Amino acid sequence: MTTRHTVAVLGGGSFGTVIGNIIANNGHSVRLWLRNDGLAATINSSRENSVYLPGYHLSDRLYATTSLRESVADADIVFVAVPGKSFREVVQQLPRMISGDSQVISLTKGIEPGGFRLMSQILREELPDNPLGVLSGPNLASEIALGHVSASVIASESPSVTRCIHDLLHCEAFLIYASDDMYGVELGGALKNVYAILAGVGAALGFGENTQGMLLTRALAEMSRFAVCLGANPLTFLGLSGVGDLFVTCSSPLSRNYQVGLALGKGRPLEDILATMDQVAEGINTLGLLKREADSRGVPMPLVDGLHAILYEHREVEDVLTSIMHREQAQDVEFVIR
Ligand SMILES: NC(=O)C1=CN([C@@H]2O[C@H](COP(=O)(O)OP(=O)(O)OC[C@H]3O[C@@H](n4cnc5c(N)ncnc54)[C@H](OP(=O)(O)O)[C@@H]3O)[C@@H](O)[C@H]2O)C=CC1
Ligand SMILES: O=C(CO)COP(=O)(O)O
Repeated sequence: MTTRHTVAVLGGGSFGTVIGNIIANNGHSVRLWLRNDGLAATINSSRENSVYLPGYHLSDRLYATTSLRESVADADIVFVAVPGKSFREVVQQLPRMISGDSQVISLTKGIEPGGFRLMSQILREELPDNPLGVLSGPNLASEIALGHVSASVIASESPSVTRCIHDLLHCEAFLIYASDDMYGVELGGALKNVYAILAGVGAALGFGENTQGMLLTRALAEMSRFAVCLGANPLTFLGLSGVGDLFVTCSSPLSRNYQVGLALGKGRPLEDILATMDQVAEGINTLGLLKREADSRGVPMPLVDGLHAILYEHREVEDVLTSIMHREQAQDVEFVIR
C-alpha cells in the first residue's frame, strides 16, 4: 500500500506552489506556508496562487496558511522554498516545531549572504538530527505548471530519503532521479544562476549561437573547477542539476536570472531592474559571494570576474566579454578519467 504523507512546503512563491501541488496531486496532504494572509485566503477559496502562478489550478489537498506552526504540525516531510537570504531565519524556527524524524528538503538555489554557506549546510547546522536532502534540476516553475515533462534530482546522504522523495514526487510529468552528492547537486543549481545572467546579456547583444555555446561550455568548466575546490564531484555537473539546469536557465526567457541579464544588456541599470522585479533572481546575490570565495581560494573564474566587472565596476560589456575569453585557460576539459 502507498504511504500517505503529511507534507509542509515553506514558501508560497512559484516553485514552492508547483512542488506542493505535484505532491498534493499524488494523493498526499500538503500545507503551503506563506506570509500574505490575503493570498492564503485566495488560494484556499479559488484554488489558485494568483500572485505567483495565475491560471494554475491547485489541488483540494493543498491548504495554504500563514501560521508556520500550523503548516509543519504533524508533517513528516518539510520542503523549504524561500530565497537563500531568508533561508536560515525560516529554518531556525523549526527545531521547536517538528520532530527529529521529519525529513527536511531544500528547494532553494541560493547561497547565504555573509559567507559561502549552502542550504544543506544551514540545514545541518540548524537541524542536526533530521534527515536532510536537496532537490534541484532544470525546473522552470511556469513550465512545470503548464504540464511540460520535467525532471529533477533528489540528493541526500540517506538512501531512505532519496527513495521516499522519489515516491512522493515522481509522476508522469515530473521525473525524479537520485544522487548522493548533495553539495554537487546544490552547487549546480546555485552557480548556474550567475551564468544565466551572463547568457541574457549575450542574448541582448545579439551573440551568435557559437558564442553562446562557448560561454555555456566554459561556464561548466568554471563551475566544475570551483566545485572540486569545495569537495564536490565534478561528474555530478554532467547530470540534470548541472548541465541540464545550466542549459535551461541560460537559454530561457522564462528564467528570472536570464531576464536580469537581458535587461542589463539592453542598458538598464541594475538598481532599476531589481526595483521592478517581483520575484527572486538568486544569481545577483550569488555573484558577489562566489567572486569573493573564488578569489580567496585562488580559483580562476574569468566569467564570474567579467560579470562582476560589468555589474559593479561599470565596464563596457563587449570589452569585458572579449577580454575575459582571451585570458581563459587553454585546457578544454580539465577533469578526465583515465
Ligand atoms: N521558480 C522557479 O522556476 C524555481 C525556483 N527555484 C528556487 O526556489 C527558491 C524560491 O524561488 P521561487 O519560488 O521562484 O521565488 P518567488 O520569487 O516566486 O517567491 C519567493 C517566495 O518566498 C517568500 N519569502 C521571501 N522571503 C521570505 C521570508 N523572509 N520568510 C518567508 N517567506 C519569504 C515570498 O513571500 P512573499 O510573497 O510574502 O514575499 C514568496 O512566497 C529560489 O531559491 C529559487 O532559485 C528552484 C527551481 C525553480
Ligand atoms: O532554477 C530555475 C530553473 O531550473 C529557475 O531559474 P530562475 O530563478 O532564473 O527563474
